[in-house]
Amino acid sequence: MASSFYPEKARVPPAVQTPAPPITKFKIGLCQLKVSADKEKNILHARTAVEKAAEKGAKLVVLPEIWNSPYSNDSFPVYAEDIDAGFDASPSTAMLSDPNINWEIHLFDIDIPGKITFKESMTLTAGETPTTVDTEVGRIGIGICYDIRFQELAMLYAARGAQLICYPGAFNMTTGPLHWELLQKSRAVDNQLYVATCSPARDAAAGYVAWGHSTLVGPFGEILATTEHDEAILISEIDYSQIELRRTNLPLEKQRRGDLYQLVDVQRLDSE
Ligand SMILES: NC(=O)CC(=O)C(=O)O
Repeated sequence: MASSFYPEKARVPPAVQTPAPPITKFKIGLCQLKVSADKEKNILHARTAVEKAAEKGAKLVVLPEIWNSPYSNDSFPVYAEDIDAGFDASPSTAMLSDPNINWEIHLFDIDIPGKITFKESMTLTAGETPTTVDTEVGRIGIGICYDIRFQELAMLYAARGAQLICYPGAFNMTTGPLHWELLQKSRAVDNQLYVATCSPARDAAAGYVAWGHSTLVGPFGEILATTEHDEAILISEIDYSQIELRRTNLPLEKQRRGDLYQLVDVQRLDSE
């Protein structure tokens, strides 16, 4: 009987083979920052942290989710910036100078009575575009916080050739202890790539208390760097040869059953 096992058909369109980036071994900085109600102070604080991480050799620096504003539905509209109106109207964007702006694709609406109720959909609009950016240090997939729960997005980034997925994120005291590390390791192991997360530092007096624990996970699920909940600048090394090694050790890509299930990248399909 003819085999219906076509692993190359497990991704539609097929996976992209990315050329090696100019730099394949480098230091990453994860800046777990305290965020206050003072926006100007937050911007200065973030700038100083980026500079410190760069001084320590980081070629890529990750800031927390919502690093310029308290994490609350009351604050989001007040601290929001009109990026299209130029740098005067968007000081946070100006500080980052030439950023690829990325919006959370999946909005965080949670209701665990007595523990946590939060509805980002009250004030935020979901992003529409999965985003990868090509940099000197490789192709990077971007997800924001809640996006880490959606394996399909990470699979899609892996199929687009991402070597690293960065998730700025502010998990909370209910889900953080159980899910934060688990999700990071899962995304890394399932896709055999690096996962970096960066949280705000914990402020126990805030309305929304962040879990902290910014982390770098390697393609075998190994934790390469992590921290507790206080402010910290983590510097750790990424070496893309580890991705190749792990994909050779465990060739999941070649073992996928395209005849039984498929990942469809709707955006790529539409543009081809
Ligand atoms: N804050 C988030 O967006 C997500 C989160 O805390 C969770 O998924 O749990």
